[in-house]
Amino acid sequence: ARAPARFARAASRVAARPMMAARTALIAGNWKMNTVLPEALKLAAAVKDASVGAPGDVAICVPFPFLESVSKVLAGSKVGLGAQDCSEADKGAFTGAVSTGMLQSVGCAYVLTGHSERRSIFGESDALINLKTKKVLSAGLKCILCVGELKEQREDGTTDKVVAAQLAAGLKDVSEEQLGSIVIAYEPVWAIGTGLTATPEQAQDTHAAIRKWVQGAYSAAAADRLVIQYGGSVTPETVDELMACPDIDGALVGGASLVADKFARIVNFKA
Ligand SMILES: O=C(CO)COP(=O)(O)O
Repeated sequence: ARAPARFARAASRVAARPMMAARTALIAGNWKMNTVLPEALKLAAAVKDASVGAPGDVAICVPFPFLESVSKVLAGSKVGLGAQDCSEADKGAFTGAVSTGMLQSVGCAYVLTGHSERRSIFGESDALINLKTKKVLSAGLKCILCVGELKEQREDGTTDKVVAAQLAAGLKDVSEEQLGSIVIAYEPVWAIGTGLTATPEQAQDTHAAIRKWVQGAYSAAAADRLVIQYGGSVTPETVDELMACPDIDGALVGGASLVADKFARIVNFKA
C-alpha cells in the first residue's frame, strides 16, 4: 500500500511533500466468538505456516480461553497474538472481566478496542473505549482501535464526521508517543459480516480522512506513521485492490479469518 522509502523520498523532493514513512502492513484476523479449542489450535497452526513469507505483519485476535495455548502454537513465528477486548480496570472485584496484565502474561501483543459489536451489542460508550484504549497502551501492548459509520450515516454523508468524533473520543489524552502503539481499523458497520465490502474508493477516501484528522490532532509525522486497516467483508477476492490504495495499510478480517485457505491468501496479499 505504499512505495518503498527510497521512491517516497524521491517523490517528496519532487512534490515538496513531507517524507513518507514506510508503514508496515498489518493483516489481523478477528475470530470473534468462534472455534472450540481443537479448531483454534489447528487454525492457528495454519496461520503460522501461511504467514512465513507474508509481505507484512500478521496477527490473530482469538477468544480469551485459547490465548495461552494459541500463544504456544505461534511461538517463534511472525504471527502476533491479540485479544478481542479487555477490562478498563487493573484488577479486583470485576467478575468475568479480563485485565491487560492477564493478557500480557499469556503472550498477547495486541488488543482490539471499540469494535462495533462491543459498541452496539455490549453498549460500550466512547468514554469506556477511551479508558480501555489507554489501559492497553499503559500495559505496553498495541491497541487496534476500531471506528466506523452506520449505513444511515454513510447515506446521509456524515461518515467523516462520525469517524472523526470516534477518533477524538477514543484517543482522548493519548499522547503522540503513545499513538505509535495504535493501529486504527476503519470498519464501516454496514460492511461487517454482510458480504458488502466498501469499494476501494470509499475505503480510501475514509482512510485519507482519518489520516488528515490525525495530522490535525497530532502532526504530519504521526499521521504518516499511522497504520490504518480496513475491515468489513474482506476476502481473498477483494484484499489486493484494497491494499493497493495508498492509505490502506492492512485489513481486519472476521469471517474469512476462520477459513485457513482464505486467510492464507489474504495475509499474502499482492499490492
Ligand atoms: O468485524 C470485522 C473484523 O473485526 C469484519 O468482519 P467480517 O470480515 O466478517 O465482515
